[in-house]
Amino acid sequence: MSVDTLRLVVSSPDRPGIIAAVARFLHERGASIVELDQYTSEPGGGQFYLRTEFTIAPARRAGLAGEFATAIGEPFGMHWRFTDARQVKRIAILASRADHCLVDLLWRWRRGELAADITLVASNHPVLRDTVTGFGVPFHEVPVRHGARDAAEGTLADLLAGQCDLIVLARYMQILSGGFLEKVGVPVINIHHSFLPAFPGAGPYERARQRGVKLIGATAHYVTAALDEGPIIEQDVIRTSHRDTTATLVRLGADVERTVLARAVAWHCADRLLQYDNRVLVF
Ligand SMILES: Nc1nc2c(c(=O)[nH]1)N[C@@H](CN(C=O)c1ccc(C(=O)N[C@@H](CCC(=O)O)C(=O)O)cc1)CN2
Repeated sequence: MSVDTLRLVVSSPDRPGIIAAVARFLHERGASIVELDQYTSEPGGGQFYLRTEFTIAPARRAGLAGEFATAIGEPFGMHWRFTDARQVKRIAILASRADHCLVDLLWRWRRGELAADITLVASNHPVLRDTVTGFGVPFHEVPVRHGARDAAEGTLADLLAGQCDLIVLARYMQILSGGFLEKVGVPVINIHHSFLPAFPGAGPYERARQRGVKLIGATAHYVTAALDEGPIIEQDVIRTSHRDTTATLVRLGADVERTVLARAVAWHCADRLLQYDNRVLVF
């Protein structure tokens, strides 16, 4: 029998019986729960979060969302969304000159390891054009000229409109305005090349070397108007020593950056990330 795989993500004020109510609702419609994870910020109070993935016969899907709203969502004061695992998210990637994070995502996508559709790549430099078109992905150069940032952001926003469900900054080295983020209206994930909150901003590897750190790292986070202060999705580190030059740190860090970004993007595309306050739950 063919089945559809759906995901349900829920947040609500915590109270007893939420999991039972959701499970019963799905069971009554012949659904089979494949995964279910939940978190309560303060047991007995606070916020309740749940993510479940389930299979259901196509014929039983009709009216599911409306029935859930009436039976569960509204009575429990929930925010919720249903997504279909087959409807992959469209990703637009922004990059500048560095290619390691960009190529890593393109390579994983071409191998079928990234359940998403990369619809376009835009860069403020031309250097990555041949690399991107070699993967069969449209490339758009949108230069950011000194004193003309607003114009560049306008061009970029127009290019991205309706083309993506997620924007990934793969070492894109331009700070985006709050107005741009509001205009594009989709989540933006950035890979910062340090273990935040250490070394935000430009040139973290040089500053790490000057500080004599024994670990360097990378941080994938949702982008907000405040540079490198968005909710952290994933991080990782690698050991370094006094023998490592800045060039060595850049090379060592590149492997950490691309694996951290790939995990964050894959989790977002699988609806495994829930934001609350300035934090991210990873289910
Ligand atoms: N609103 C946001 N925009 C961007 C973020 C963010 O968190 N919020 N992350 C950056 C990426 N980034 C670090 O990860 C970063 C990029 C650029 C700079 C910077 O100082 N850029 C200079 C120009 C540098 C250049 O032209 O080479 C600038 O914009 O004046 C710091 C950190 C991406 N955008």
